[in-house]
Amino acid sequence: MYGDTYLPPQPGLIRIGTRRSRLAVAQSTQVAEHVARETGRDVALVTVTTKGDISRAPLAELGGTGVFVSALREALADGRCDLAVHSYKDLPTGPCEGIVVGAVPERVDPRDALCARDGLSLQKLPAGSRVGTGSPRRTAQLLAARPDLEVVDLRGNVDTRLAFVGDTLDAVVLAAAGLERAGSTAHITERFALSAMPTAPGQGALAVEARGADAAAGSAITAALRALEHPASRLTATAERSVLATLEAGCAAPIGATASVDGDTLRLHAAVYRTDGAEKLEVELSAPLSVAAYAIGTEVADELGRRVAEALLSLGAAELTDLRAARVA
Ligand SMILES: NCc1[nH]cc(CCC(=O)O)c1CC(=O)O
Repeated sequence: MYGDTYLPPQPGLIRIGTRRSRLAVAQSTQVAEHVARETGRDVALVTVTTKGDISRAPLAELGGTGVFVSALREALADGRCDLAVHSYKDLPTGPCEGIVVGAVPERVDPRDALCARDGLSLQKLPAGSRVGTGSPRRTAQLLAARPDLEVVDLRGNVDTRLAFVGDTLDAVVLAAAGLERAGSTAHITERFALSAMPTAPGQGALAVEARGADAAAGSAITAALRALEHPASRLTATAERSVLATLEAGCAAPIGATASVDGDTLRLHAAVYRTDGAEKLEVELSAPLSVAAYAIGTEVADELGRRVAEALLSLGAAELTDLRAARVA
């Protein structure tokens, strides 16, 4: 599809599928280097073009949730690659037949970052400043903190968005993780505290997908997945995503969720916003992590996410905002 290169399977070679954006290639390269170092295998990147990368049509028209994901999953299912690297926050919450999240590598900074002209912070931006974001959650959080700002709708990859700063916009808000992976942290003028601005479920984490059969077998793929797996990162991302799944939320619903592992406690804070930032609902709950639960799986994290989501619903989350909003940000 779209002229992607085909690399046939070879014994001992692990082929890692990635989108072609600078950010995607940067994060997949880091995964590939980790796998090569830990397993001693040859590793190659296979780039896959997704509809979301080549079309200028509104993403909702392309199929909304998952436009960046489905082409990579097809490559994995068809045997054109052996692992596929996704930004976890871009992955739809539903299961995918025959494919599993085989590893969640160590998560990087989940915070949102302000990239403003002249080194300005959010509080120091002059009244009426124009701030770019395509995310309803970020819009609500910005307006809650600074109702005098003008939030301007913005799409495109990290470099495209940064290029607007100084000229047409006073600032943009981006994931610190993306800027870190792309080597662009010099643009960051402030990182927002997670307690005030919980971010997209899974932000800063990667999901490494594999064919279910490979993940189960004692193969080179299993060894690679084991080397990549970071249990605390899987737990926090799982708890956050369980909120989304329980709310049956679209990928652009104005919802923030932030989990952390604090000793043997898993904490989860989630907030649902009215898009104008004037109202929000928040819930924070925690669950004990027994050593056994930590080792065997993510049931505790799933359950904590469900409890937080149910608490949000009972407070009126579905009435406050459009939980089904599916425009990708
Ligand atoms: N919305 C698109 C998207 N998907 C993943 C990242 C990078 C951050 C991450 O890996 O979580 C970004 C850019 C952004 O939100 O600024």
